[in-house]
Amino acid sequence: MEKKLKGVKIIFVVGGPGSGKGTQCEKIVEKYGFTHLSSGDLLREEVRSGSERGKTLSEIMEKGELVPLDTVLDMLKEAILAKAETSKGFLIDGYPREVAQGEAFEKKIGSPTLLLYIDAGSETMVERLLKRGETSGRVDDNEETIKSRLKTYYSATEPVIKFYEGRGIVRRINAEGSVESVFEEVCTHLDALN
Ligand SMILES: Nc1ncnc2c1ncn2[C@@H]1O[C@H](COP(=O)(O)OP(=O)(O)O)[C@@H](O)[C@H]1O
Ligand SMILES: Nc1ncnc2c1ncn2[C@H]1C[C@H](O)[C@@H](COP(=O)(O)OP(=O)(O)O)O1
Ligand SMILES: [Mg+2]
Repeated sequence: MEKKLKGVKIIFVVGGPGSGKGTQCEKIVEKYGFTHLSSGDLLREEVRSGSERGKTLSEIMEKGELVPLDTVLDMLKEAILAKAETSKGFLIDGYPREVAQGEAFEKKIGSPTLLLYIDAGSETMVERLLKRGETSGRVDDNEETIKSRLKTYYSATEPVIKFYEGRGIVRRINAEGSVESVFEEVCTHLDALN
């Protein structure tokens, strides 16, 4: 795996629910041509397939909790392998959501080049998620699940940022502004990569 990914950038995109990870990733793909892999999207695909495993995953997501580490890692690994030889870089959106996921990823896949920390306050995130919930059809975009997702974020995911800060790869983005202004900040960090 490490050989296959030589010279390929791995960018973790971490932030709370509704902070704008997916939105920024779409814009990054457009401008930089990276491959976007969202752990949430991969899980929702499995749910849509109607498999038994999908049903179990959906129940966990509806509670705002994290699905088992191995499930997400296997899905990501498969998706990365499929594009390893043609991709310039991978945006790993929504992963790691706990320190153990970061450690497992590095052991089985490789080390991140950069971590984009998409940082918005909880009020902003709740507001955006409730608005998204009007049309998203997602089982987790409702008031009760949002509360639980925020709790999960602050307890399990925020420590991930601390974990990588020591390595000097964390770039904090103020995600309170408009999509365009947030993207400008993202670009300064991505431009500095080359
Ligand atoms: N900078 C922003 N300002 C206002 N709304 C935003 C911004 N970024 C994202 N949104 C909206 O907030 C919601 C959550 O964004 P999304 O990219 O899905 O976040 P995440 O993937 O982090 O949950 C979406 O409805 C999106 O259109
Ligand atoms: N890396 C991961 N580990 C465990 N569970 C994950 C996961 N990524 C996603 N999930 C599960 C739990 C999340 O509450 C749910 C939705 O994830 P998501 O689509 O990344 O949310 P969002 O983009 O709104 O932050 O899926
Ligand atoms: Mg998302």
